[in-house]
Order: sequence, then structure tokens, then C-alpha cells
Amino acid sequence: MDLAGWHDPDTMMNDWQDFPAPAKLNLFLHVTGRRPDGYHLLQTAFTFIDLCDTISIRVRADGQIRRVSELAEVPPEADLVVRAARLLQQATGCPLGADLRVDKQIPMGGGLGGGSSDAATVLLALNHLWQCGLDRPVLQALGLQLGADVPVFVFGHSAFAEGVGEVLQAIEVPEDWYVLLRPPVQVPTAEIFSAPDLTRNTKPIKMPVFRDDATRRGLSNDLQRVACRLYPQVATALDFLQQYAEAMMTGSGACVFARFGSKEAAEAVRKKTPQGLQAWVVRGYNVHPLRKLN
Ligand SMILES: C[C@@](CO)(OP(=O)(O)O)[C@H](O)COP(=O)(O)OP(=O)(O)OC[C@H]1O[C@@H](n2ccc(N)nc2=O)[C@H](O)[C@@H]1O
Ligand SMILES: Nc1ncnc2c1ncn2[C@@H]1O[C@H](COP(=O)(O)OP(=O)(O)O)[C@@H](O)[C@H]1O
Repeated sequence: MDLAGWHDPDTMMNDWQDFPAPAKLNLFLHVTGRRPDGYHLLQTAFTFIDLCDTISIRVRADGQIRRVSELAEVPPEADLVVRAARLLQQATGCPLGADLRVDKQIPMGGGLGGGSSDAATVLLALNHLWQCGLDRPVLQALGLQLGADVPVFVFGHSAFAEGVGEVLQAIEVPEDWYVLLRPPVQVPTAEIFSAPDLTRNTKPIKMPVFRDDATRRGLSNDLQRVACRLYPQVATALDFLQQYAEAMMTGSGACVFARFGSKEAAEAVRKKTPQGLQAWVVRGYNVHPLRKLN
């Protein structure tokens, strides 16, 4: 997918304007503790991939926020795009509104952060279109009210994350090719975090380096064992990929991924994917396509 030009405000002359919302991968995820409010303390690394939703936005003069596309599983009032727009309106007192259309490509409940990315893109795009003038750290804090994964998409760069995912430091990750598989199941994040057998005391590490296999040794996803127990389809997908490369689940699942040295090598494995698993070849990105928007 060609992301060039999507962040250039000068190209946005039409009534409807399109903004990309990329998915993320968690390159590892360690659970290091639990806060008194029940939220878990994490160490993780995020990078973006070129599997994107597209949010089309048309500014309204009457202050209404309307979702004009269908998303069968999510009523408009619960949709993170609507909630993000309302939150920005409340935070800034902006009298303008927006029509929001979402072209969903990122599977829901996949650990790819699609809903969070949609919310971040709406915050960034409306801050620009409504000329609210909020800076990135303020938008990140607003985003955190919508979900633990929203801040990194606003931050806009591959990141080492701590806290519940909101304490972010930019990192450089090789922009590798990945095979991404989606088992035929949606994994609810809250169910995985509340499992009694979840490991919650992984020793904190220093900021890792992502250069090659050697620098990634010891990095794993603590949520994976619980997800595989509750949803054996995740284990089946991992077993398939593991034949070809080191494979891992992203976030709380259900999607799993493995890194390849070239697009061709990734394509060769994707073609072997057994029936019942949706498969993509995707490329990693360090810089969010809306990084320059403000
Ligand atoms: C696990 C991660 C890793 O990137 O990604 P996903 O698998 O969701 O993509 C995130 O931490 C998920 O973030 P997000 O999807 O925004 O989660 P939220 O909506 O804030 O939380 C859903 C529920 O999961 C639990 N939760 C979430 C995050 C966290 N650090 N500790 C928790 O215990 C809480 O019970 C919360 O009510
Ligand atoms: N715009 C949206 N896109 C996707 N999911 C949304 C959206 N708004 C609300 N949701 C809700 O958020 C849940 C988590 O979605 P998502 O962020 O895509 O997955 P994950 O947290 O596993 O990465 C969905 O199951 C859905 O109920």
C-alpha cells in the first residue's frame, strides 16, 4: 500500500477527506505487575503495519457528530471514532461537528489495535480540520481516556511502552516483512487479563534493541499462553507459522505474526496457509502516516 501523500494537508481539497489508521504489532509484551485499579503494568514494543482502516471525514457546521457507515457489531454511540470526536469537542469547546465514514480493513478483536487506531486518527484529523491547536502530548492524554492503546497511535512512532502502554519512548525497528494470520476467533482483551493463570510478575527489562534474532532473545508475549489455552485456534496458527520462523501473538490476540527477510519469503509462506486462517503479507513502519499532521 502506498502511504505517500496521505499526510499532506495541501492535497485535502475535497469535501470528504481521507485519513489512514494503520494497525500495530506488539513485538513482545511482558506483564510486570498490576495497579490497584486492576489494570496491568506492561512493557511492550509497538510498530505500525501497512494494514489500514481509512477514516473519511467531512466537517459539519452544526456541531453534530455522525457515523455514516455501518459497522454491524458496534453501535454508533459505542464506536471509538464517534467517542473520540465527542471527547475532542468536549475538551476544546469546538462548535464544529463531523460526518465520519470508516472503511474497516483491520479485523476486530485481533490484537491489532484497529479501534484504538481509528480513535487516534480521528483525534489527529479533527484537531487539524477544526484547528483546535492541541499538541501531541495533550492528544495522547485524551486518547488514553478511550483505551490503553490509543496514545501510541497519536505518538506516531514505533515505541517502547511502559505503564499501561502510555509511557512511550521512540525506538527504531527494522521495517521488516511479516506474515500475519488471523485465526477464526475474536479474543476479548479483558478476558485474557483477568485469567487467574496469567503471569503477572515478569522482571522488568531495559529498553530492548530490535536488530536481529539475537537481540530479541528472551522477548515473548505473556498473554499468549492464556490465549492459546482459552482459544486453541491461536495455538494452531502459531504452530503453522512456527515451522518457518519465530512466531508470536500480537497484544491479547487472536492474530499471530512472524518476521521474514523479504517480501518474497513472506509470500511463499502466506501461500501455504491452511484453510480457515486469513493471511496477509504486511510491512512494518516506524513512522505513522499522520505523524506530520498538526
Ligand atoms: C493488550 C494490548 C497491548 O497493546 O492490546 P490489544 O490486544 O487490545 O490490541 C493493550 O494493552 C490493550 O489496550 P486496549 O485494547 O486499549 O485495552 P482497554 O480497552 O484499555 O482495556 C480492555 C480491558 O483489558 C484490561 N486491561 C487492559 C490493559 C491493561 N494494561 N491492563 C488490563 O487489565 C482491563 O480489564 C480493561 O478493561
Ligand atoms: N471503530 C472501531 N473499530 C473496531 N472496534 C471498535 C471500534 N469502536 C469500538 N470498537 C470495539 O473495540 C473492540 C476492540 O477492537 P480492536 O481495537 O479492533 O481490537 P483489539 O483491541 O483486539 O486490537 C471491538 O471488539 C469493538 O467492540
